[in-house]
Amino acid sequence: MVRIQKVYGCEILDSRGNPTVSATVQLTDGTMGTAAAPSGASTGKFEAVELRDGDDRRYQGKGVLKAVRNVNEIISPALEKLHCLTVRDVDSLLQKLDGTPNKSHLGANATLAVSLACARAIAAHYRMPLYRFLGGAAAYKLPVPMMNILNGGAHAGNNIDIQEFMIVPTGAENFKEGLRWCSEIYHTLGAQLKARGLSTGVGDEGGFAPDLGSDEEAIEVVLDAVEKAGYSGRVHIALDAAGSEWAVDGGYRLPKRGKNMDPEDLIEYWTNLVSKYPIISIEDPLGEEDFPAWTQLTERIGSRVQLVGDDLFVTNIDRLQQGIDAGAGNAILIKPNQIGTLTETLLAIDLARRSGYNTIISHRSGETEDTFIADLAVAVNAGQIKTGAPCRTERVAKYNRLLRIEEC
Ligand SMILES: C=C(OP(=O)(O)O)C(=O)O
Ligand SMILES: [Mg+2]
Repeated sequence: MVRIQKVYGCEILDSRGNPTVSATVQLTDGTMGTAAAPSGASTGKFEAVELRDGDDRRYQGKGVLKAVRNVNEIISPALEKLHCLTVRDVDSLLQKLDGTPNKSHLGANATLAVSLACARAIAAHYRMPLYRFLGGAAAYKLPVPMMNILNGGAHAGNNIDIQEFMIVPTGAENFKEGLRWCSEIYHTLGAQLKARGLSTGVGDEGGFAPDLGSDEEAIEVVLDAVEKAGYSGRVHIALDAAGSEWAVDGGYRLPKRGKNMDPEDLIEYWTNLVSKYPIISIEDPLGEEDFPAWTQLTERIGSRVQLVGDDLFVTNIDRLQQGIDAGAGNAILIKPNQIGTLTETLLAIDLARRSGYNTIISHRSGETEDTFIADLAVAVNAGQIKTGAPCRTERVAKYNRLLRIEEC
């Protein structure tokens, strides 16, 4: 029976020019699979630990040599002894080897790269496309893109507090058409900003990052581009507030505007915003520890709008269960590196499904050319994917993978 021959780890660069972990798994029949860990900027407090060297001067302490060493010296010898070849067994061994609740021993960057590389190698061994191997006969649905075209918050150096202004082609016939609409709107927005003498520089995920009069003006600028491109009524708006970044001492402070708000003000703010604009989804409208306010907001607008827990749930079934019990939110953002293995990621998706929560597969603001999440979105029929603007290759790679899956 085929087994794991060796796992090789190495340090590569992500889209911000920071190092990250890449792993290659080789099977005894020579089949190989490679994957890389992405990295966040507005990271949740409850995410699994991304192991960084810290005490080393290389890359200002952001190196991942310790995590790579963990792949080569701890994970590889242990996996070589594994007698079965399923992702579940590999991931359960990774969890056991790590032995902590948050992957702080081996690093979630090390475990995730190995876990995803294993899945790729096994899929290749069975000569199956990754999405088909992961999802089996049930995998059929291409996700609707939630395309981030205007950036603020921690992802941009402008004066906007909301992190992501996304367009969602709800009226498109298929993935290819929706992606085309989004790309046309993105270019229309760029031309409009240029015509107004505003910056067309981009943020970490490729969305434009101009200074504007207010966050509401940012929504209007995006809606204007939707209209000029000819897609009004067929494209809606989604926001990622990344509200945990605003949380201070039981309240909120919008850092760029220097504005203080308490949870009630913020609930009122979102309620008004969704009445005024065609917003269908808000991610992290409130902080990662503010379950009571999340519950209140969900009671207020949860029947009209998708309320997505990113930092709130961190792809973690215990955090998600806490949210389900509290009636907080109605959707979960799925980022595999928040939890550190593919199996735990699939468990979070499964729990969300069984609890009536929507699922959105997501990239990180620091990405690589790895397209694993595109296959994952189709494999689990997630319905939605968040993978940035169509102008940075690490994001385009995911869109192109989805186009190819849809075509073939
Ligand atoms: C993709 C996101 O950003 P980051 O990777 O910086 O957490 C997000 O907050 O949804
Ligand atoms: Mg987010």
